[in-house]
Amino acid sequence: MNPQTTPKVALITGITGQDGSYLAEFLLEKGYTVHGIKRRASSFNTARVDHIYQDPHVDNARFKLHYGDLSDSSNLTRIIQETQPDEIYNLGAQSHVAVSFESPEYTADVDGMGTLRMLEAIRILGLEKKTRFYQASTSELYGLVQETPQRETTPFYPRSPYAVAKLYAYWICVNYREAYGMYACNGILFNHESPRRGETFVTRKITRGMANISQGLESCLYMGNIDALRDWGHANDLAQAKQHALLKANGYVVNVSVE
Ligand SMILES: C[C@H]1O[C@H](OP(=O)(O)OP(=O)(O)OC[C@H]2O[C@@H](n3cnc4c(=O)[nH]c(N)nc43)[C@H](O)[C@@H]2O)[C@@H](O)[C@@H](O)C1=O
Repeated sequence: MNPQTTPKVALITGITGQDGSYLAEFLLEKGYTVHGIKRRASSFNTARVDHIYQDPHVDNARFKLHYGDLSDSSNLTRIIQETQPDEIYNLGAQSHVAVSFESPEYTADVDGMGTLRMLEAIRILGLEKKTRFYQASTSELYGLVQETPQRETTPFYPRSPYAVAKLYAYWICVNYREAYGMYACNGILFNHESPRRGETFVTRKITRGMANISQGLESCLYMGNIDALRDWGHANDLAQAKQHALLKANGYVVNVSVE
């Protein structure tokens, strides 16, 4: 086959999440073959990607889901070996800041060590020169902000187990780039929302609460810190930013926000 017509192959961790689902749509539209890693659950957990699901028995299926977990290195290594991705987007995470205080060790394992496991798998399989790696870094790294606005050079000051785990992931990505010459980049994304946002995050908590109150199902909505300020990007726009960062940022770090 003419190499120019061979579709690029992407592997996405966290494909069943808000960001993974938008990125999968975006890459499929661009002609990629998209593989995603989903965790096993006894109830259905693929609602955000069901509309793009293709039965693997169909000829030329370009979308495939694999069971896996960021805490399982042999599983990750096997999936990367089987799929031979040109691009990996590491979006899988225990993504909830408040929950990270209740499950700090799990958060460190999945968000921090999980990133190391992916990078090690690429290295062990000898794919350093083929596979580009995008790490979902986060504005939570800035935590107690040291300057406003924040830039790529602003010092980090993480303020939650989630942010500390993501700090490890950020630096191990930098380290693998410098130590092994891998193409690994960090996209520092600020807050982003969509109708696919998880229902325990504040936007969906408010919209669900309002809907329930209007239906007479609840009488009151309890909020946490109502003085917090956040950027408000759309997750679909940021899907494009991720691919742009991976292809154009030459392996470095980019801040992405709408403000
Ligand atoms: C802020 C947040 O922003 C983005 O995430 P999102 O799309 O907005 O958040 P979400 O909760 O909708 O998706 C998280 C996904 O992740 C999966 N997930 C968890 N644990 C493992 C796990 O252990 N293995 C795999 N394969 N997937 C996992 C989990 O099943 C789900 O599909 C990322 O940058 C994210 O990195 C981030 O931190």
